[in-house]
Amino acid sequence: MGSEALVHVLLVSFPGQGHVNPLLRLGKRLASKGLLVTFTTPESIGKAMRKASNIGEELSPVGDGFIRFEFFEDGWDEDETRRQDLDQYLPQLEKVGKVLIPEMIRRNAEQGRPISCLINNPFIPWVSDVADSLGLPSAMLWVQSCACFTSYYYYYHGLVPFPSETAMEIDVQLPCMPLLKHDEVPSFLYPTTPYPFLRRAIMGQYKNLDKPFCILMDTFQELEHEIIEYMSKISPIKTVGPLFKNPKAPNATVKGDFMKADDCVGWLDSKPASSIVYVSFGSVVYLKQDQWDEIAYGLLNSGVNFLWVMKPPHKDSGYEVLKMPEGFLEKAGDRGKVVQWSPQEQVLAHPSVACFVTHCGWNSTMEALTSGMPVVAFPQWGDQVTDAKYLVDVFKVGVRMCRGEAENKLITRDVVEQCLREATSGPKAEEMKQNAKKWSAAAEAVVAEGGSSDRNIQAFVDEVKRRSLEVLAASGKSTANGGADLANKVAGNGVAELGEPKVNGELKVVS
Ligand SMILES: O=c1cc(-c2ccc(O)cc2)oc2cc(O[C@@H]3O[C@H](CO)[C@@H](O)[C@H](O)[C@H]3O)cc(O)c12
Ligand SMILES: O=c1ccn([C@@H]2O[C@H](COP(=O)(O)OP(=O)(O)O)[C@@H](O)[C@H]2O)c(=O)[nH]1
Repeated sequence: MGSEALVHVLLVSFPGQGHVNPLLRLGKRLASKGLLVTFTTPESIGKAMRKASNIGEELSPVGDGFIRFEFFEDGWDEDETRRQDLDQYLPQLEKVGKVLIPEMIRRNAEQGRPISCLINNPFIPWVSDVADSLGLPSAMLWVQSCACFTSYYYYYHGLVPFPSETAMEIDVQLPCMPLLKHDEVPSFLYPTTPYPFLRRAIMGQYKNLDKPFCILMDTFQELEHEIIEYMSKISPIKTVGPLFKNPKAPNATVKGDFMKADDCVGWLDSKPASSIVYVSFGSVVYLKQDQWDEIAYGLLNSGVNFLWVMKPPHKDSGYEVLKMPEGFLEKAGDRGKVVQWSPQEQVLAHPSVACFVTHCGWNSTMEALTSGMPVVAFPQWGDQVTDAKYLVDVFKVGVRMCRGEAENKLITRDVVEQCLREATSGPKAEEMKQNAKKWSAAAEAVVAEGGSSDRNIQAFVDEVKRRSLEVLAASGKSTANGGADLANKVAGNGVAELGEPKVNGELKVVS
């Protein structure tokens, strides 16, 4: 079957690594079920993705379908520093996206690939407005846990008291969730958060929550059973995680890394089973030098092997470039390896790795659980503090190393060493490993054919197909020229476009 005959969905991503990864993984899952998927995000990131990963101009086959990429200009110069300021960048993305995404949709229709559905991730809620204005259905991929989704939902609607300026230290009880201590609530909701722009970015999504016909989530039934059931009654959520498992297309090589991963698999291979601690704080968190030093000494003193990701800070982030303590690399010798970016999925699946010191971003959390990997939780902000609570107290696969940036406490080398020992040897380590394996097995089962996440993806694909017929029917013509009809509709009003007399005289329709 040619790709032209497939139902076509457009995925629009916020240009952050923690957003691109899950949306691209969703794209691969949808493609493997026989859809044509176009993935788009601003060209600033498109450029990095093309350089770091194997994505080209052409269509990549994935399972029964295909995935392709198109990028759009965000209207700013390549070296514009305002991209680091979300309060400026998000409105800019909205302004240009509202023009360029409809143009992209029209171009695709003209080329015989009419788009039937738009899917976005948080921070760019206007994508649903674009869909609405074109008479297209839209869906949203929530890229955090259902527990965090619920916390933000209750905050947005003012359903329970959250920490406030007058009552900073109140705990929060939400239905079907453990009591969250004041510092376990997603930290963008604290009155004192240094990132109010991230709270605004998330709340923007809630303002538009009635627009998408479906909210897909990268979590799964067993993992957050009660809260998923509860929220399903309030919101049209469908769990489709863990998205990074795709049993129908396990060999699909399309990836969305912004940086080329350093080669470290050979080094992992050379080490004994369960002997390495993997340390990474994701793509955005950046620690202070004194904390970095304590972690370095903790790693040295604990005697473990380690693979440590030390990513360079973004040039406009204002962060100082971190340094390893004097003599650290020499002392570590072949016991340790430091990289700028790792192939994390492969690392977490490697038998030499014993545990993961993580900032508890939701992608890292899902990847660890699905790989059967115990964690040492080192959350900093946002959903990370809530994820850490769940990893330690609910999923029972983790040791807690800190409570978050808001605590403003230096975690000393002794604490680091103690946590590493606890997570790698002795009864607690064994218990966590068993629990992690249980989650990994549950994750395999939900994505396998007939599992809950697989069924939800299939139901979503079926619904998109059903709605695509409606979209074509609404355009009033047969499916054969549906593409051209949509092209006209997207142009604003088809007549206006044709109404412009063309200079070359080919088309002179004046209404
Ligand atoms: O691209 C991003 C840029 C920024 C940012 C931009 C400017 C700043 O001064 C501080 C942060 O925050 C981000 C936060 C993000 O949150 C991350 O988003 C994941 C998915 O929601 C969570 O699970 C993780 O815990 C969380 O770190 C993701 C980003 O791409 C960004
Ligand atoms: O060295 C690294 C560090 C991170 N990641 C990936 O980057 C994403 C980070 O997302 P997460 O939600 O964990 O954190 P964020 O970067 O958004 O804070 C995850 O998919 C990781 O697998 C990676 O591939 N290599």
